[in-house]
Amino acid sequence: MNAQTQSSAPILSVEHVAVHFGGLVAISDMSFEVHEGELVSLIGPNGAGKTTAFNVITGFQRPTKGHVSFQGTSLDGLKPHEVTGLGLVRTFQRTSVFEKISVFENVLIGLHRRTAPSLFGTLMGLPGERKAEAALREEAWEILRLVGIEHEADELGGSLPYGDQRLLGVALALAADPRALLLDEPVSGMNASETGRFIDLLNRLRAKGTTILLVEHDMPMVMKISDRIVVLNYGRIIANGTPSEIQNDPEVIAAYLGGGVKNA
Ligand SMILES: Nc1ncnc2c1ncn2[C@@H]1O[C@H](COP(=O)(O)OP(=O)(O)OP(=O)(O)O)[C@@H](O)[C@H]1O
Repeated sequence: MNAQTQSSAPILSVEHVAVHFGGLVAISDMSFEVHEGELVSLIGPNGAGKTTAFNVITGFQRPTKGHVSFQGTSLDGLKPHEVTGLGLVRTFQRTSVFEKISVFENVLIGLHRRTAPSLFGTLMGLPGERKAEAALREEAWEILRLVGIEHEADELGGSLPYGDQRLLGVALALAADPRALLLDEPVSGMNASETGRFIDLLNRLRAKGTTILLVEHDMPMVMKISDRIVVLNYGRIIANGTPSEIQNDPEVIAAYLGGGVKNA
């Protein structure tokens, strides 16, 4: 992140968000910002409130208090698909690809959801629709190449190895044309080489200027790739800083039971 990015208006603002489940306070008073082009990681021990925070930001969970805005637009009361429509797109912990169709068709369906050419026009083979369809197919190839699974374009979604299914999940998110990507534990369950490929992908996305908010338990990865890290503990932000600031923060070290976030 450069100084210019830091001084720009935030693309995502979370202001004084609280979430109560009956008597349980999952998030107490959470405020943080993400700037354009930043990669920010949200970390914390199990049950700290990370997934709940993602759910609030993406419209899956109404906050008890507080507000979220994206590119200056309030997300209060918006449904998940409306949040996606504004360009704030998430992936899920569990893979959510279409298993019985090809990898290429998976991405094409994702693109069609965004800019569906009229079915009538497509069936009639109208020239404008044919052009639009050709452009979508080219875009699908671009996304597959970016994610690095173009060689598996003809495989069924459900037949891919686990790591590649998760990459396909990111391809589907990219098909929604995100201005910011929210990734929920993207490398959980991946082996070391799959995680390495995922880090390469994150670096390619950052090089394109994609803003990324990440929830992840893999601390070596978080420390390596994050511009900034927000640490939650018992629903409260206890630190917000660069990887080296976070690794040396006494409250963060204590929250991770003295082991330090480096090796958590
Ligand atoms: N729908 C719900 N109803 C009641 N309690 C919930 C609900 N969702 C989450 N919680 C509780 O809120 C707290 C925060 O949970 P959350 O899943 O957000 O934590 P997390 O940091 O994502 O944890 P993990 O790293 O284990 O995924 C936990 O105490 C959890 O049990």
